[in-house]
Amino acid sequence: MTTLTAAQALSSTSGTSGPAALTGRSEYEAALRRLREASQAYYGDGDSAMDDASYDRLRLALLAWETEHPAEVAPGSPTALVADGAAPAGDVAHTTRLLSLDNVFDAEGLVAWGASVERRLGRAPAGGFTVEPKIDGAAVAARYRGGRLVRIVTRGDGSQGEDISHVIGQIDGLPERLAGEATVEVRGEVAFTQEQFEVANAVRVAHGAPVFANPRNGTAGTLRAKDRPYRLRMTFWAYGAVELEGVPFLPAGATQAEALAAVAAAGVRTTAAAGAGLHIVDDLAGAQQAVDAMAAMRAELPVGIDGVVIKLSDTAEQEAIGSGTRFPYWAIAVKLPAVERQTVLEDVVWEVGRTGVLAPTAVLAPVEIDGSTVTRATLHNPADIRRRDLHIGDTVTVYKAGDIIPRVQAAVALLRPAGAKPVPLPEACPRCGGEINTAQERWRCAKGTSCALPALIEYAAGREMLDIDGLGKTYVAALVDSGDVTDVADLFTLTLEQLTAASGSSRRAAKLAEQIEAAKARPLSRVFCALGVLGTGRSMSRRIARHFVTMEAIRRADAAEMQDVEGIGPEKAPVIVEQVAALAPVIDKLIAAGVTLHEPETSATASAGGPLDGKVVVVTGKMAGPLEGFGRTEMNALIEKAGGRAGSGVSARTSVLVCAPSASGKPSSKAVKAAELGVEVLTPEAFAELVADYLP
Ligand SMILES: NC(=O)c1ccc[n+]([C@@H]2O[C@H](COP(=O)([O-])OP(=O)(O)OC[C@H]3O[C@@H](n4cnc5c(N)ncnc54)[C@H](O)[C@@H]3O)[C@@H](O)[C@H]2O)c1
Ligand SMILES: [Zn+2]
Repeated sequence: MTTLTAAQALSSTSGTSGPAALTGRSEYEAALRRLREASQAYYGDGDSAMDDASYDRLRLALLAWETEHPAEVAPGSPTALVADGAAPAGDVAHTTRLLSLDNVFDAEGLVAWGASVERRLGRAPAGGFTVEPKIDGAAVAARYRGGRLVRIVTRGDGSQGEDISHVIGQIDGLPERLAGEATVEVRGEVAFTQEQFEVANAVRVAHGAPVFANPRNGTAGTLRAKDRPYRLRMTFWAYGAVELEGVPFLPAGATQAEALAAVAAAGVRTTAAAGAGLHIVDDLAGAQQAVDAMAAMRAELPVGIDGVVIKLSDTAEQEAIGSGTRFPYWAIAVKLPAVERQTVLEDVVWEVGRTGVLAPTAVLAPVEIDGSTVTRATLHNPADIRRRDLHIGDTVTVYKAGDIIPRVQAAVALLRPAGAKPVPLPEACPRCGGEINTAQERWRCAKGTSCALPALIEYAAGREMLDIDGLGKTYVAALVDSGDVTDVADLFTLTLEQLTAASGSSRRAAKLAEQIEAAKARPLSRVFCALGVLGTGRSMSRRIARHFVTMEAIRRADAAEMQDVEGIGPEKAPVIVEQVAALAPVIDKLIAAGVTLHEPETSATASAGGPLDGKVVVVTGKMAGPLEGFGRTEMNALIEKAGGRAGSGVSARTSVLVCAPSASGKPSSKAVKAAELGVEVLTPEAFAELVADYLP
């Protein structure tokens, strides 16, 4: 029934919370109850007490137990049913059953599926595989008669679905008329694109309705809603076509890709047009490559995907293999890590931005999402916090994908602790204690820019930054009050008259002018630090300046490149990039004033002329040989000593990848990327030889 062993089931979702292996019948039954409860809530009003990752883990534990105790499987166990038997069935019979998909979570799982295919077919499949994105929405069947869209039906329990024809005309990619007169049922996924989701939530808010917890919940609710005073646009992507009323549609023997092409030619959007492409591959190694490629594109796609689907290309082979009660045996979904998890909102802190805007940040109980631990997430503004009805102590859904800054979507009302209080809003400016201007949705300090300015200028003039010795608190206050200094760059264009007015003496003014002139020659690390970019103190500014060498290079860096700087992770990188972009006018003024925006080579511990001079080195896997036991910190220090820079991800800028051959013989994803980009790959032993002079 399943291609998973118990051990695989429990190891494959590492990083997600949930039960460990079920140890006995009563645990099994308790887990069954929890699963049923969650799925009923999920397919009912969508407000489940479990996030998908935890739910999937619970399901896997159940499956693993059932696989090992086939005689004790509960009658009607949800694990064998489409939608776990919890979706409303409706009264429209499907033409042929509309099934779910079996899941695997990694390359090993895909190989195991390949073995099950060969076993069922009695030989290796000859027609190859088709690889499509797995759109994260709701499955529907759309029936066209004579080229006209006549009915849309939900998946339901797989045999019967609900008639949702009231949404005809609301779905992009599913036209009311086809290009020709075809009679056919197209099957596919309806979802909000990211853009449609933003619009949908804005419309909801305008109508006083709560925002959707996520695009998939929103889609399911919108498809079933009949009496809303507003309509929301969604999008359809077909992944198959079946014959309707005996009228032939596809040529005999059409492959999966040909079927999709025929659907597209008729005017319906298919999964091939979801931005991730459609790959036709000979074998599972090729399929795995396509999976990796789609996974890498995930954050940029116009619609959310939660996996990649691999199907036998040849329809005769599909038929030969057939289907189970829940899913076809000829297709498999490789699930991608969840981009949405539930965690607890512990606090909300307020920071005052450069322009005086009060920005709330959610402090969260640490949770792993999409490969990194998230502890903070953005919130928009007070009105938005109230709209989402967030309370301190709420369990909230948090969304993060790729480089996107994590954001809080919604509270799970079901899990609100008794006595929880709505998130408190500030009554005074958290920085200067002054009045708050609440006229707009984004609250600001009534002092605006000047709330932050005196502190920022004093900081910039400090010893470790621009080192303008005579510029103390009183003069700074005078310069800010007179409006002569509106940002750090203005310091460099002050006239003697302005300085005299501020300091009260032409002699002091001349001295200040001299110091300001000298400050123009400070190295980039200090000037950058003086800009006061959040999260970049002195040592971080030094690392950034050494890494990029010029201000131009810092400005050009995207979030991925920013992460190459030691100590900057996926949470911080986009924030820094965004702030640097916002500082563009100030940086332009610095350039115009002739300030040094360059980092001299001398400051680094790096030895010029070392074997890694100018090279970016990425390290992965366990070190061996002379480097045995070297952790990340030791390796980074070694690389810097030998003149190189340590990077975190393999990119076109990487010069060398140090990589131990994996125990399983399967290359790591970094090694694959390096091979694709033509980056030099060295074993730890070869690398140790290269930097032998620098080994401790
Ligand atoms: N949080 C909860 O309490 C809770 C409860 C129940 C279910 N769930 C979640 O719902 C999901 C299970 O739902 P499911 O049965 O729809 O399975 P699924 O979402 O894992 O996959 C099956 C579906 O994928 C869709 N699909 C998208 N792209 C496709 C493509 N290119 N080709 C073929 N099919 C494609 C089809 O609609 C198909 O029915 C799980 O992710 C689970 O976590 C969560
Ligand atoms: Zn203030």
